[in-house]
Amino acid sequence: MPDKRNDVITWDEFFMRVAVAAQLRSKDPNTQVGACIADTNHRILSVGYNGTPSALNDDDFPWGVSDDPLLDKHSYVVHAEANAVLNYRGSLKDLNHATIYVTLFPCHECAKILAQVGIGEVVYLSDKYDGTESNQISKRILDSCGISYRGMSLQS
Ligand SMILES: Nc1nc(=O)n([C@H]2C[C@H](O)[C@@H](COP(=O)(O)O)O2)cc1CO
Ligand SMILES: [Zn+2]
Repeated sequence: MPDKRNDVITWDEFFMRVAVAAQLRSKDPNTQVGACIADTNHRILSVGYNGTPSALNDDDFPWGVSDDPLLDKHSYVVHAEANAVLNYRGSLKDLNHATIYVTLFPCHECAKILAQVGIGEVVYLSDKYDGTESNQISKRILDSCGISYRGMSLQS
């Protein structure tokens, strides 16, 4: 009888790799973000990445930034975390206490959404906007709502 494999990837690695796979679908030329929501039984509930609403033709909208909100991509993109919540086909109460794995720390708008659906933990790869206004507000929201967050890195 062969010995079983013991050097398998952890659940954290597994779900974060799913988030990394999701971000490969993003059309954003500057920042691609992926998110994967997993429940406390290690089941994947939903996945999302940053992109325009699916009914909208993303060739007809800007992918650059501009002082004019009409010409700025941020006006049209749904964030990865929001898409992961919106893509979930089950009952929203299942998201209670779930963990979201996200390749970039959530902004304050997504923090509100995650809090409102009862997400219990945020695990992130990058926090490249650490210290910005949105990032500070996000951390304040997560802290006040008792949502824990921690960074992780992937092995190779
Ligand atoms: N946590 C996040 N999830 C996201 O899906 N996004 C999206 C919105 C934009 O499409 C892109 C950020 O573009 P930029 O400002 O770095 O050029 O990433 C941004 C953040 C940052 O908080
Ligand atoms: Zn966001």
